[in-house]
Amino acid sequence: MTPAARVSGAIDLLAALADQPRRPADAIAHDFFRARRYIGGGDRRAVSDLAWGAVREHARLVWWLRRSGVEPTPRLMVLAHLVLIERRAPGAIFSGERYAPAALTAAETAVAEALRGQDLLHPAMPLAARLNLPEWALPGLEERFGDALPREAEALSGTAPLDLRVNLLKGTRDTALAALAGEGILAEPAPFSPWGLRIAGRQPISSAKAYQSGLIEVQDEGSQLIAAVTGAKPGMRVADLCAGAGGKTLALAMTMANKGRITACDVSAPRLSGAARRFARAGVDNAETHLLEHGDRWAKRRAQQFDRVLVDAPCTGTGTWRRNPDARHRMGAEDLRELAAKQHEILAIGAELVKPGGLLVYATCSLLPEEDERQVDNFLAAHPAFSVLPLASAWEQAGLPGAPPGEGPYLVMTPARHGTDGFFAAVMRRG
Ligand SMILES: C[S@@+](CC[C@H](N)C(=O)[O-])C[C@H]1O[C@@H](n2cnc3c(N)ncnc32)[C@H](O)[C@@H]1O
Repeated sequence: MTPAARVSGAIDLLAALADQPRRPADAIAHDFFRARRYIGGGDRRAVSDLAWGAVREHARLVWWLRRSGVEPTPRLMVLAHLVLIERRAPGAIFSGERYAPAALTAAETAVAEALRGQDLLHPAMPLAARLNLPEWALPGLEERFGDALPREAEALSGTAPLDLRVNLLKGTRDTALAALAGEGILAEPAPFSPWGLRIAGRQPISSAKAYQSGLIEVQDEGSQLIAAVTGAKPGMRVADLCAGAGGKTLALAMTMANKGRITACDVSAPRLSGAARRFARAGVDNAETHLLEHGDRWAKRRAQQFDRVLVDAPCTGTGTWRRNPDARHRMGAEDLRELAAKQHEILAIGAELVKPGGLLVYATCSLLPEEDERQVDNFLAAHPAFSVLPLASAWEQAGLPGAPPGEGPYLVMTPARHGTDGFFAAVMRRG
């Protein structure tokens, strides 16, 4: 593809995202490229990089376009990205020639002129756009980070490393490192997770033998630590109530050395089917799946039967913006309200399942206190049988090495402080 054709591709990809505003961008991109198999690997990366660049800088580019008197469209977003960020002259790209985007109109040329030579950050930009954050999440993130917000916002706008979890059911961290090195993939131990590896840059991990054999799983280190502090041990009865495609179930099965029983529940049948396939690849044979349906009595019939219950709740995903930059603008204040209500409900169901002396772990991949500490406060106020097991104690009781990341009562992982996605987890014990 010519450079101009790549720009055309990026405009088309952004238009596909705009047509399906509630759908995750990676799923849309997957379909987009599948329908255009003629776009080869290098071109695909170039098209994606340009489109994701515009998605990542959404708030700032929109501010600039509106200041120039136009409403953002996919074409204008790409134009603004090229001029403001890549500092390219758009005239030669928007040429109207074969495969290139249509020639700039007079109004678009005026916008490009207005943006030319400008710094991306402007003194008149409001805080949300300056920090590249959506307005709806700003109050919560200010509350979470205070003075550290600019640093964390910058980290949330960055790219994420590739984190792997070594599957101790299949080998050790050293055997995994050696297996990866044998295929030219250089990894290093992750700082906190005893089973974590980190890889900088892009690596074709899914074709690696270590991955195909189930020796490694792709999992952010923060996510690994949520499973770790759950402290699931061999022989226990464990419920993973929002198991999705089973990322944390797999890690729980590993800390249980495949002994005892885990039930992985979810309301999504396709996700649970994905989980079952992953169990097989990872050599996990102590996990079953259960699809939660409307009016399901599964939880009622198992009151107080579980040693560990993990509620990895559906959330706004503010902690995952490095990997899902589109989620900033796909979610809004109304989603936050709805999800907070749902989290409250699921947590109450999870609580019923916990045995006396057992642990309930509430986790999100959001950094908003409304989905995190405030959920825990509300829960504890309504469930006096439960109390917080502080992170340091949960860490020690789970037999994890070294000190936990942070001194507060909860596990709070952030991109700037820990190099992970943003995660929250509270461990609570039923007395
Ligand atoms: C954060 S994701 C789980 C990720 C998963 N635990 C992992 O580690 O890969 C949240 C999950 O909650 C599920 N969910 C939504 N509403 C639910 C409900 N009422 N009960 C149980 N699960 C629910 C969603 O389908 C989604 O898979």
